[in-house]
Amino acid sequence: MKKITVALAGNPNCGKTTLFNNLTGMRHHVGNWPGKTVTVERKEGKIVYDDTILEIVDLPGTYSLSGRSLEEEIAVEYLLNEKPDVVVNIADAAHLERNLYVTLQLIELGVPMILVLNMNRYADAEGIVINTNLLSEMLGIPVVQIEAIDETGKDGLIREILARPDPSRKSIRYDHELEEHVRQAAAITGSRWSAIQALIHGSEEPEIESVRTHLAGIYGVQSGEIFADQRYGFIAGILHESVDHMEAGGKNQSERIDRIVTSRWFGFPIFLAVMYLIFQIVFTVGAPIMDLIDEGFGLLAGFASAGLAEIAAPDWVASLICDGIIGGVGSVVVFLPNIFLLFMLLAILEDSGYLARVAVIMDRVMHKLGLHGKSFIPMILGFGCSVPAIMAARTLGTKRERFLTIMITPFMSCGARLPVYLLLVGIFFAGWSQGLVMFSLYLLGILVALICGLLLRKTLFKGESSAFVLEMPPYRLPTVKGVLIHAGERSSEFLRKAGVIIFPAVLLMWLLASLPFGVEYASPESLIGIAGSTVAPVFAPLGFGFAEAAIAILMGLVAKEVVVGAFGTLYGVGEEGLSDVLMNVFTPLSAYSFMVFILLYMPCLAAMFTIKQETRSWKMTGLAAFGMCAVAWVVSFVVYQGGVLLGFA
Ligand SMILES: Nc1nc2c(ncn2[C@@H]2O[C@H](COP(=O)(O)OP(=O)(O)OP(=O)(O)O)[C@@H](O)[C@H]2O)c(=O)[nH]1
Ligand SMILES: [Mg+2]
Repeated sequence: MKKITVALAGNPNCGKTTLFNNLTGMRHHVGNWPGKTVTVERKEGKIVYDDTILEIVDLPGTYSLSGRSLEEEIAVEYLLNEKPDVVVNIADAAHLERNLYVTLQLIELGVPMILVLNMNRYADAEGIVINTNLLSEMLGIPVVQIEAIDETGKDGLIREILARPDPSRKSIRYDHELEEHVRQAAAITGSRWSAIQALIHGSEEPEIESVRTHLAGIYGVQSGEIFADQRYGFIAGILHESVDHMEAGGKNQSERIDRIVTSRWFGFPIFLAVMYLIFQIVFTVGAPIMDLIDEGFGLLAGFASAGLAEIAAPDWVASLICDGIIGGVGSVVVFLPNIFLLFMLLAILEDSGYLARVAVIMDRVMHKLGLHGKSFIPMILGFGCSVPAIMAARTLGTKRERFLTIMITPFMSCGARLPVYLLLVGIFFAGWSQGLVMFSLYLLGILVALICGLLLRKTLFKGESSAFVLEMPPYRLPTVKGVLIHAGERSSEFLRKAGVIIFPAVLLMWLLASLPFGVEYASPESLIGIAGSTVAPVFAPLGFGFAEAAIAILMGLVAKEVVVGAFGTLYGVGEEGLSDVLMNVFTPLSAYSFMVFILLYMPCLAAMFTIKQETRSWKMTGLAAFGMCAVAWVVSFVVYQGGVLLGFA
């Protein structure tokens, strides 16, 4: 069988990963903000057509290929060293001027390529009419129009890929002077591309350096700017020929929305309202479905214990199945509907483009703290799961900003902590205050993150905060399919964790609660009882100095879902029974303090592992682990003791 390697390249946020997923059937991260695909590992997928294997590589998005950012280096290195058979250059049809810049550079690189116009519907809505034949002729490469989210144009694109296009024979016409020097440099470096790179970034060849000085003298600006100007001039010429721009109503709708949504006065309140709404929905809409599942597990437990009694199973088997497994795993799975809702709402935020606005809104506050609004995108993603959120910090250009963001992102309350709140808030708070209490926890997470960020900035990560471009992608209506896939993926990940992590953790706890032989289940004499009561005094000043809470916290180090599972297993009851038991050991104040601790202490092992991977530093990882536990203790202490002083106890 033949094999064709295909690289997807283009601007950030133009739909590369969407096309990648569409072609390969894989499910990589898609969302409406630039810079999602940034990983250093390559994203590859395969598909087979007739007798050909297409090996598709999703490259990080770049605005140019000549700069020196990490993404650009990855992309250029790949194109030059691995020499893919076909480069599929995706461009946002509604923003061709900016997108064609990379196209021109790919042409200069001399790669075999196809220009793929995506988001044509948005271009249509803005009255942009593109003459693709003319565009193709002027650029010297095939041009295909697609919609990456559905099947539109897909067959045509695959046909072009299978036909193996040649590199364009056209080249950008620089003006006389520049063209002459490019040729002169190319004779030294060996290719037009490397000549231009050398002229822009400098070189060790004295001859090229003298050309650079010469050019700077003639044009009065640095050579990078000369090339950029002339390329944009060339693009303007192409667009003038091949694109008609008619006036249409849809134009600038995003700008009109932004005038309110990101305005100085309304921006922040709108953001708060959106968040509040999300948690209210997660709570109220999820509740009835949650009860239903809980009843299901109740029935299951009843069924199981009746069945086990029937076959005269030994007591320990009955205890293992009912207390351990059904109690533990069941108490977590119950929260699946809420988790699904949360992920769905976060996906809508991300896909609509609102998330990118939040960064802009928060930038004002964060700048005052010496932080950057762009950090806020990973932080909000952290409401879903810390692992991808920590990785998303790669969009921060400098190491200092990146590390800083990584350190504070785990304070964002991830989806796995939600069950703890749902359980305790459901028991200790009533009516409208439930959403408010949850909301307060999420806000507290943000607040603590900002304060810690400020402290880190003043100590470990001293220095100027760097400037980033905060880009605002146009608003888009999220597709039902996209949102469901997003939420479905993450929910099934949650379920998978219930199997892979929570199940064994729960088994272990059950075992520790049953040993040594003959002790009463989970009694103070059992192994887990001993461990719990040893640690518990540490938490006494926070209001929850009893063994079960300590055990739940310890187990939560593995994964936060286990916290609720631990209560389920230790008390050996379903969610219903759990509320009666917990009512006796917590007060509303100590429950709140407990939630604060769960919110802030060290994230799960997977997140810690990711921190280690991303920072490549044990020092940072250790600091994160220890620092977060310390912060959690202090804040919970303040909350609890403050509450006691105010008479809430
Ligand atoms: N309506 C519509 N939306 C699209 C289309 N293609 C992509 N999108 C949306 O555009 C946004 C960006 O898509 P991605 O595939 O994540 O973009 P990307 O080029 O991989 O972005 P980076 O990895 O950040 O460089 C997402 O919200 C997609 O749902 C399309 O053909 N039509
Ligand atoms: Mg991508």
